[in-house]
Amino acid sequence: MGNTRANKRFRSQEWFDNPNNPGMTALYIERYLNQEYTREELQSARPIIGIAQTGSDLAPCNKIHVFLMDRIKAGIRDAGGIPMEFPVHPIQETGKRPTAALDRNLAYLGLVEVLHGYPLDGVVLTTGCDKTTPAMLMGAATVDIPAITLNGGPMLDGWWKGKRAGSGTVVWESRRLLSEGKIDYDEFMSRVCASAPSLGHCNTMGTASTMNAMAEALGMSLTGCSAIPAPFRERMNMAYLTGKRIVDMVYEDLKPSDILTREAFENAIVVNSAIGGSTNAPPHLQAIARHIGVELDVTDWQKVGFDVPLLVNMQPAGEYLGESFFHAGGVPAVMGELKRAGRLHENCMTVTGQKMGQNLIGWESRDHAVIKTYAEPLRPNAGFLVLSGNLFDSALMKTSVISADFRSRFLSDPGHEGVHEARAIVFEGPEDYHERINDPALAIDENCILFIRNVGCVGYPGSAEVVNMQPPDALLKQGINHLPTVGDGRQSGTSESPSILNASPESVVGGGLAYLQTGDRVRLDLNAGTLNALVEDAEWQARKDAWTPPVLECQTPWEEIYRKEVGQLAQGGCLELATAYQKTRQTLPRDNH
Ligand SMILES: CC(C)(O)[C@@H](O)C(=O)O
Repeated sequence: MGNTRANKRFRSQEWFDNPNNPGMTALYIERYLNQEYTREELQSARPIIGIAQTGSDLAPCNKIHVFLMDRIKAGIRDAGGIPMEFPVHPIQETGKRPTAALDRNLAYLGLVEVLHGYPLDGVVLTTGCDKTTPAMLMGAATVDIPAITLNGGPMLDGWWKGKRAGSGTVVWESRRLLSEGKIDYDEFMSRVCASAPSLGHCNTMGTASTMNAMAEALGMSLTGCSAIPAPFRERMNMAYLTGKRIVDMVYEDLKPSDILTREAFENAIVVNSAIGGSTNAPPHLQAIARHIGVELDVTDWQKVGFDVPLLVNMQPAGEYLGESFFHAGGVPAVMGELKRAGRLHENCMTVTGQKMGQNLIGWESRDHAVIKTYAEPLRPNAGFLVLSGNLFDSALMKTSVISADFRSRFLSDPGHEGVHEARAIVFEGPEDYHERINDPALAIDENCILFIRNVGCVGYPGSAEVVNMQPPDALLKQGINHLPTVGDGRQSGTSESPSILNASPESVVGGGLAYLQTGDRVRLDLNAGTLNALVEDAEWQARKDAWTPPVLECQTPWEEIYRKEVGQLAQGGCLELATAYQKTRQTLPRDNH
């Protein structure tokens, strides 16, 4: 990769310095002069760098970027570029109804239009909250101009009465205690609020930290970027360095398509297992892969990632939170351990301009309580199982979070380890679940599996994090904290629930879950990787024949557009038509007057 700055003509010059069309050049340039730019600099043949601002009052997980902006811009200026910040549609996982997942594809569309339609030569993608990272990477993949991610970093560690209180994880634990009557509402609220002590995204290995680790593992952020807590000075330094680096990337013409290869995605899958990452990573990585044009299949998560051990001792799979993870070396330390074990493709190009293997030289765990070695991990086989059967073509199970207690109760019948027959309890959505979970008529006992449907991409819409359903209060009081749960939605990356989720195709488009009834026997065989309703074929077919798709009410125009265009979680939950737009890469839009 050369680093010459000579004889470069950038795409922004087609706007600001096009001798073939002085009328348009003048029109484009004049209105940018009424703010911080001069005609001289806009016509100086220097790269113009967009900064996609995902932070706002509505997007608190990314709000830190409002304060990092000066450092990003300083880095761009010092490297000889010209920064232009622009807003991104807010995507706040904990704020947006009905789901932030619905808005991932909307923010993606908006980003594509900005990157394609404005005079930008490269872009800094600010990320943080769950969906912001895939939305930004999907957009950059479609347009394929030089791009680099900068996340805002996790919050500082939360503490409650001398114990770590991790984002999300403390909610699931405390709601159990509330249901059991062990704490009151005020204590419940105080415990949960204690988990958010500063600016930043989730301090657990939830979906936010997972997706930023994925960006780093893919080679799309500078080495060591993702784990730096939001308020640390290293975060400001990283913002500056990221701003500097994108300018060189533009001169080098180092694009997402040079970085996001099949091998890079395999590295990300391996890292996801080692960090105990979120079950939201598969649909997001699938979506990024499809937008860049790389073949990836949901079954690759098991093939490539299942036998990778859990190295990171961080909630929800472990004990610690983001500050300890950072001090132990963060993602490059994990990748350093994986590299030494021969589990990484070292030759993948990255935004540093170096191969991944070079980036990782000298990196290893600095604290073995938090990041284990490959030889002595927290547990073996930490990847996802990919199940199939008559209820769905594919669904995922995250095994790294399953407690010893749950394993012994459900998954270890002597001689039949991993096989479990149970009675199905079916809920039509979260409202139905909340209304009926404590209904004695359901007679839910420890030999039940809880199902939830109508909560996938088309059904919800957007696919909701509702599969991690809590057992009824009566079972909790007996000390049964978990039942297996199954659904066509997702679950929080911060949950330690033994769920089978992301079931595809979803019930509202005719997936097998649609035909299940409360009281059916189901058989879960983790060795064979199957979950089946034990219903006679003729009866199953009769239910299929009698089924009609539910009428789905849309509350906004975007919901209607989304429902028409979206695919299934196993395929990334993408706007299907958008995955074919590699064809417009490197093309210029027409003039607007
Ligand atoms: C904690 C949340 C909101 O559920 C999400 O951020 C995740 O980790 O999946």
